[in-house]
Amino acid sequence: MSRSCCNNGNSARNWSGRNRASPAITRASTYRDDGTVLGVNPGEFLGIRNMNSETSARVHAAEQALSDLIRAAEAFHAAGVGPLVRASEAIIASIEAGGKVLIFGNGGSAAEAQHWAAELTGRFLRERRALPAIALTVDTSALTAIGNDYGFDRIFERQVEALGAPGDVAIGISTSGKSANVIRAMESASKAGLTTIALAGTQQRPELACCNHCISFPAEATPRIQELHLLAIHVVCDLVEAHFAGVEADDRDTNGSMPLCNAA
Ligand SMILES: O=C(CO)[C@@H](O)[C@H](O)[C@H](O)[C@H](O)COP(=O)(O)O
Ligand SMILES: [Zn+2]
Repeated sequence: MSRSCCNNGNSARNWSGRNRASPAITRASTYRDDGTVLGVNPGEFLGIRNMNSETSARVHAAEQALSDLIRAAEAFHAAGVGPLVRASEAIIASIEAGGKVLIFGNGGSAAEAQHWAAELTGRFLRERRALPAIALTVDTSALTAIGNDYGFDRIFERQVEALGAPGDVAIGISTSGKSANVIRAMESASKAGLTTIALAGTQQRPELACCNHCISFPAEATPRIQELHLLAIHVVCDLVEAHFAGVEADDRDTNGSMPLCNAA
């Protein structure tokens, strides 16, 4: 898109050009899409006419968030995708054997638990059979009753006791790795013979660290960890779904798109 047709810096970006790779994030406010150096107004590239100090601080904060995420994703990539593949194989094995997946977390991680369960029961990108997954964050009657009668620390544990069976998979998501309700549920799941998968950040309590699959993500800030969790969830969904769709995970066209993509 030509810059002249739009004042919005977002739509002026050419993602296939020089601003695509991570080092360009720091240069984004210095170069035009064609690579020529911007002149007087450092906000020109972003479509910002008056770059006062407050706006400049916003630009800095936004660029910092993007570069932090890219750096963390690169570090996770460099450490290898083995944990994601092993987690997906544990989920596949459980479902193949008639098991189900229970997923839980707090706040943004509650949203991801629901997101993940929805992609298994509905679909991610391909047609295949419905896969059994339950987010333990959605039943407000159970959450309030258990929280009120037994305490907030037991809201997931009690549901795992009620719904979990040996061979099922329990997935606890915690960016701090120390939320008591997630830890208690994982301990209970482990005792009951469920396979346990934890998504954490750089740190986690020993109870989470000794899950069957404890996947750590190399970021410090909660939102960056959450963003990496979402990436991991999508990758695992892709691998699980590929199995049940009878399609190999790498069976994509040369553009990297999926064989079937949200078609009605
Ligand atoms: O989404 C966010 C922050 O990005 C918050 O809602 C966040 O999820 C909440 O503070 C959670 O209580 C954090 O719990 P945890 O990830 O440490 O287990
Ligand atoms: Zn959040």
